[in-house]
Amino acid sequence: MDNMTFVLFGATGDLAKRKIYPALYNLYREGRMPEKISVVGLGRREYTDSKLQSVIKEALESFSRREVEPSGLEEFLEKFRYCIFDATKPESYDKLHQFIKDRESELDIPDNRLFYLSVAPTLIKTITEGLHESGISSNAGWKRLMVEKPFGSDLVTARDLNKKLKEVFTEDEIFRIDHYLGKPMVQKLESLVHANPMLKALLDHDQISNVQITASETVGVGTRAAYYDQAGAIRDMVQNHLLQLVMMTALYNPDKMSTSEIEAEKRGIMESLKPITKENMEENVVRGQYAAGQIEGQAVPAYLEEAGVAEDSNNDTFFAARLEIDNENWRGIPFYIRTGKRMKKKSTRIVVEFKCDGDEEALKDDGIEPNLLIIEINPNESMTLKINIKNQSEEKFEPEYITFSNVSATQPEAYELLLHDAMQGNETFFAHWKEVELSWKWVQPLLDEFEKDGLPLYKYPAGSDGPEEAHHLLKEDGHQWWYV
Ligand SMILES: NC(=O)C1=CN([C@@H]2O[C@H](COP(=O)(O)OP(=O)(O)OC[C@H]3O[C@@H](n4cnc5c(N)ncnc54)[C@H](OP(=O)(O)O)[C@@H]3O)[C@@H](O)[C@H]2O)C=CC1
Ligand SMILES: O=C1O[C@H](COP(=O)(O)O)[C@@H](O)[C@H](O)[C@H]1O
Repeated sequence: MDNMTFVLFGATGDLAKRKIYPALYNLYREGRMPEKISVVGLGRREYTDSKLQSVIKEALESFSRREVEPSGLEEFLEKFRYCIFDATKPESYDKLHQFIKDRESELDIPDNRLFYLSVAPTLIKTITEGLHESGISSNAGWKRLMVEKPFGSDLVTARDLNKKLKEVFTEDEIFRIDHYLGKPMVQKLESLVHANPMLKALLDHDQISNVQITASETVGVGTRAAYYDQAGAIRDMVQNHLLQLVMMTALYNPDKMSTSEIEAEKRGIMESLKPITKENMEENVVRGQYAAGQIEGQAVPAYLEEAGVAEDSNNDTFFAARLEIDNENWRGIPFYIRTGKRMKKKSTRIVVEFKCDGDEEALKDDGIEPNLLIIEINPNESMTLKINIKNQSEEKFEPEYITFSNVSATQPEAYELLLHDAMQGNETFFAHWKEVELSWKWVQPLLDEFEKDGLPLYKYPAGSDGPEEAHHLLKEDGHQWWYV
């Protein structure tokens, strides 16, 4: 891997402490970092190098999946320097430029520069302009930009932001993070069929009844009401993570694909996704907001009682929808998606339900249930096949589960995989502009209707599976959400 400078905007922030420092540490421990790397942390706070290093050490102790070992820790921390920086002040960029160049000379490394913008979305354009105008991004070596979500807040703002970034960086220099694409199980989806030809037979589309994608959380809005009360589940989870999971699931191709082939396939899937219009929205979409309830035996407040949430907020904390991909592989097979906060269980999973063979009532009498392929992404990683086996008395069938589980403390986290990929310039598991744009395009009519309160907002008790209406969505088609 090339030696480089890693410039971290937002080095004093929450994401840096919880995800970025632990990810860098684990990469270091595994020998997956460049031999020489200068990490320059930025923020307005008046930290010194040693203050930043002690903040990083505390962050590792709190958040690293690996225990922090004294051996090597000093060497790791020594890579970090701190530069006081205010993104809104032009003079900050000249100072930063000199700072980066001095460290490059000191370490004798080429001017390859990776800029990670872990700051509020409102600062992204300003920083990109500043990098350009100061010449920081006019280096002779390579340059790359990593940007956090949210990427815009609707189709117009996303296009506008992208236009700005493209004035300074080319598409293959922009790494838009969607941390669901960094989840190890999601990364394995693309190669699963290629490596396991038996799945090719199993995933014969003629045999698939429907696909269900769930990302349920037990947490509430927490301390992020200022952002979340504007964003809602639709912008926070659906436009990015859920639609990326739809693309990755529908990426049916038994051959090994290159990054550009994956990108083209994913784009094709988004282009084939039937639009939800004002006219068919109510029959295909369920929007919800949590009421007070219980999570793991503890009483929790309603969304409207959470700190920072407007008392009359009509924001969605739950979203479910029926989707149709109108292409050769998936036509006629519904994809149901749902996500919600304060639900019964933390689980991100894909369930493929297979068609049953025979008369429905007779199958039911025999105890035969649909076969399922369950891909659990989070918090555990596993693949389960649900099959029917005759019980001891040989009279009735009972469901049995064959599970391949991959629970391991050494399993890398999403941010480790994504940082490693960006350091190597591999953009396979980043959100490409066309996908992002098409996702916003699909979501935009929903945003417009939500804005006008054009769709009912159903309440659901915290600790439940979401509003009843989300069950009706499947019942109408003769299906049900699977919980195994
Ligand atoms: N936290 C999370 O779990 C997640 C966060 N994200 C995204 O990551 C980004 C960062 O989030 P998070 O770390 O939580 O935010 P925080 O508010 O915790 O941190 C913001 C950072 O930006 C810096 N900053 C603010 N204003 C300026 C400025 N004018 N000039 C220079 N630096 C500035 C702050 O440093 P200082 O105060 O020292 O100036 C701080 O380091 C956001 O885009 C967020 O949406 C995405 C997914 C999850
Ligand atoms: O991006 C986000 O994701 C988290 C859920 O991520 P997970 O890895 O725990 O499944 C969500 O809580 C947050 O609201 C959202 O911004």
